[in-house]
Order: sequence, then structure tokens, then C-alpha cells
Amino acid sequence: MRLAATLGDLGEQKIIELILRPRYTTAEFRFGDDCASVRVPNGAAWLVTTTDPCPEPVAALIGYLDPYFRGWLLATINLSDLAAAGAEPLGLLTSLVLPADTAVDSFSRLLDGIDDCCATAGTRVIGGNIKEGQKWELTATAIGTCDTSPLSRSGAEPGDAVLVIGDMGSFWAGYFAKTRGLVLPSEHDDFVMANVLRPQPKVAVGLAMRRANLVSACIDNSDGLYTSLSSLARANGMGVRVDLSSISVPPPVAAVAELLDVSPERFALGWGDWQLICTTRSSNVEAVRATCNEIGVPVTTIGEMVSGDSVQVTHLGRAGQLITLDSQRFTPDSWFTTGLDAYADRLLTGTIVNSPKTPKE
Ligand SMILES: Nc1ncnc2c1ncn2[C@@H]1O[C@H](COP(=O)(O)OP(=O)(O)OP(=O)(O)O)[C@@H](O)[C@H]1O
Ligand SMILES: Cc1ncc(C[n+]2csc(CCOP(=O)(O)O)c2C)c(N)n1
Ligand SMILES: [Mg+2]
Repeated sequence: MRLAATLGDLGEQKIIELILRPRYTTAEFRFGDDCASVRVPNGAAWLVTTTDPCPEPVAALIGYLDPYFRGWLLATINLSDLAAAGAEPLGLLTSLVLPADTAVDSFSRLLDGIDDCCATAGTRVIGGNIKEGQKWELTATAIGTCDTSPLSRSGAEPGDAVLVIGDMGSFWAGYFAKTRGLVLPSEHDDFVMANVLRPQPKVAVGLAMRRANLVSACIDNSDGLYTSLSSLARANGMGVRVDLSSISVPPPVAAVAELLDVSPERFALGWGDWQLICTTRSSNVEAVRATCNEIGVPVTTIGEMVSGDSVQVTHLGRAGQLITLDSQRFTPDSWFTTGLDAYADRLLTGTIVNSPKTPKE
């Protein structure tokens, strides 16, 4: 019996789990991590690879039309997967489809954004392809190596702490500051716009985590906290318990939340900040914290791995399941389908915790 007629009937997660995973899993190949890693024949090292297209940057949607930011995002999306594997980047391949009437200056700005982001991650463009097309379609492939096993989405045990590496909430604070016309002191403005315009792939800290052998599982937070935590839970056959009151946001993010009269952890639920989410034995939490401090990246313990299969949260004294802020492709209720405004509205005012007793917040 056929499961479904179209990809849209399945949604991204089922396409991956029911079609791609059984087809591509082998005894030697671990399917399903942020990167695909293969052993170099006759060598000890792992070749770590990933490929992703660049969607319309939110930066462009809110008026930052400089192609520099599009190029930067293209590099971040791909290098962030290398970061989640703890890989050392070898280089980036870009496949650029552009209309013939694209100004050479725009093209140069695009390349500047890609190159500057690569440079912050200690790597560079090593090749790619350029083709004429009706509209901008940008894809990249990042390649890296690991001299020990790459970090994986699986490997966690019940009781492991769940940590977010990277600042939380900046992206949405920046988005709401711009779209709701807030006037911020310039240093706050710069801070909250950094992740909207130039989000950093956490390559150095991912590499340090693998080398120090500190984390049991790792995923990049490309799709938002709920989606990333449920992927982490699924990959480990476990649940995740999160206390949202443990989320602390930087002062400029807190200031935006105050101006909008919402609790700041709302901003941390969405995608955009490109953190790593790691699990670690509780005895290693301090060592992870020390390594992050050395590199200068903030880290927050948000919860722990538990038996079960769901993402349980407590927020303002209420316990339940974290709401699904869906970020899947091929589904009607995903933000890709319903649009950015609907996603932003749900972040700002929607129910956060689905509790059986109190369905409305
Ligand atoms: N066309 C495909 N063929 C083989 N494997 C695939 C294909 N598409 C996705 N996968 C694999 O499915 C797994 C899950 O992919 P997923 O898109 O969730 O990862 P990701 O690239 O880290 O996410 P994102 O797109 O949010 O950055 C990955 O291991 C990926 O290699
Ligand atoms: C500035 C900026 N930051 C973040 C985003 C959002 N975003 C970009 S890639 C991605 C993961 C999955 O996408 P895909 O399924 O295309 O791989 C998401 C959620 C954006 N549009 N603009
Ligand atoms: Mg990823």
C-alpha cells in the first residue's frame, strides 16, 4: 500500500524518515546527522560534507537588500552544519544561479558576503558553478574533516544536560525592533541586528567540543528550538525536558522584550540565531562552559534528556509540551507555507506551553 500520494502529504520529516533513511542507511554509513561523513579510504580521517540552498533572507524581507547579507547567510547555513559535526572546514563550493541582468556590483557584494563569512570560520570558497537563470537560486556545499569521530545528533543518555551554545533571542529581537519601529540605542541596535544580518556559524566552538570529547550529541539550531529539540529527541529515542526560565537573554534582547511587553524567552524559541544544541554528561557541564567562555561564546543549560519521546517544558510555573512552531518543508502549517508574519505573530503572542489542564495561556 502506498503511504501517501505526494510529498506534501508526508511533510519533510516523514520524507526523510520513511523514504530517505531506509534507502540510504547502511552498516557503514550513519544517515541523518547535520553532515554526511565518510571515512577517507585508507586514511584515519573523516570527510564531512553538507549541502543546503539559501532561502530568501529575512534581512531582505525587512529591507536590507544588499546581496552581501544573502551571501553571508548562504555560507552560514552550510558552515553551521560543519560546526554541528565539530569538523574543521576545508572549503565551500557555491552553485549560483543568477539572471543575466544582475549588476556586476551586486554579484561582487554577494561574493563579498560569502567570502567574509567563510573567513570568520577560517575557510574560503574553493570552487562552484555559475549559471544563468530566471531568478536568484543559491546553493552551497561545505566540506570539512575530522580526525576523530564527527559529532552526531545521537549519543545522548537520559540525564545528560542540554545546552545551547550561542546567544539566544537576538535574531527575533532585531526583527521585531525593525518591523515594530522601535528606537534603540545604537549599541543595542547593532547587537540585535548582528544575527539578522551576519549570523555566525559556530565552527570554532564545535571543533573545540569534538576535540575535548565533551559532548554526547550535537545538532545545529537551524529550524528553531522546538524543531531542533524534537530532532534531537528522535535521533536519541528519548525525550527532552526544558525549563524556559533558564533561558537568559543578553541585555539588548531583554530591552526589546520590555518595550514590546513580552517575556524575552519567546524570542529564543524561533530560528535565526544559528546556535549549536549539545548534550553532555552532567559531570562535563562545567568543562563545556569553560571551553565556551575561552572562545567567547555564551552557553546556557536549558534542560536535560529524559526517557520518553516528547519535548516537555515548564514556563512561568506551567508544565506541558512546547508548542510546535513548525519549520518543516512540504507541510501546510509550516512557516514556509504560512509565511513569516504568521510565524512572527505566533512567537510574539501565541501559546508557548500546551498544557492539558490550561490549553490557553
Ligand atoms: N536528497 C537526499 N538524499 C539523501 N539524504 C538526504 C537528502 N536530503 C536530506 N538527506 C539527509 O537527511 C538528513 C536530515 O536532513 P536535514 O535537512 O534535517 O538536515 P540539515 O541540512 O541539517 O537541516 P537544514 O536543512 O535545516 O539545514 C541529513 O542527514 C541529510 O543528509
Ligand atoms: C537572515 C535569515 N536567517 C534565517 C532564516 C531562516 N532560515 C534560513 S535557512 C533555514 C533552515 C532551513 O531552511 P531550508 O529548508 O531552506 O534548508 C532557516 C529557518 C532566514 N530566512 N533569513
Ligand atoms: Mg543542520
